Amino acid sequence: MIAVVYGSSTDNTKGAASLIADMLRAKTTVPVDLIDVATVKRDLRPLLRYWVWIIGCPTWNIGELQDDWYDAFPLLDQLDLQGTIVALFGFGDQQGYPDTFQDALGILGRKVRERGAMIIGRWPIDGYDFFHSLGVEDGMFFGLALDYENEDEKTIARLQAWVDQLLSELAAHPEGIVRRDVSGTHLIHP
Ligand SMILES: Cc1cc2nc3c(=O)[nH]c(=O)nc-3n(C[C@H](O)[C@H](O)[C@H](O)COP(=O)(O)O)c2cc1C
Repeated sequence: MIAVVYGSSTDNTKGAASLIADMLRAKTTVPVDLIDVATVKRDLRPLLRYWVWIIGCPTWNIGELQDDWYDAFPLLDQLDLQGTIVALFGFGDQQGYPDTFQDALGILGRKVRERGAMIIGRWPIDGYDFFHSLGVEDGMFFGLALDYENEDEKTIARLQAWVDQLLSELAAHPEGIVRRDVSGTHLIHP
């Protein structure tokens, strides 16, 4: 099972999360649940039943997590994410906040990796224009970087390409699928 877990203050991330869930449902037989992190931010343990987490978090308040993810963040330290596959996406404003563009991707990405998760869905920085980001490591974003303020016309194409990338990366990790779902390796149909 896949969880698309998002936090969103002005609904940009919420809309993208919904599109990602729809795209995954159209392309796989895996059940996909759409979860607002505000509904689980006092106890993240219900998320452990999902073998893939697709985390959506915009950067807010100059280099901070969105409010609900900010509240949930300390609880990640209580979770063992060995065997969990995590993909991240975020919204940011590269012209308005060029020194903290997409920092949330890196804050959450480093934390889930520290807890044992495997990260998929890294995204190239080519074509973006910013000075600094905690969301970048080894020349790649930790996940999909979206920008409503400056490049909203690119959002749909980026989402489609990223979802296809996720499905092919997931297909390359059948051991994760087998371990987490008795239905076996035929669940993913990229
Ligand atoms: C007060 C404020 C602070 C922000 N800080 C950042 C930031 O540090 N880095 C960034 O990339 N975007 C920043 N943004 C842009 C938001 O990430 C962007 O508006 C995003 O689309 C909001 O997503 P949401 O609608 O899902 O809450 C900021 C926006 C506001 C209004």
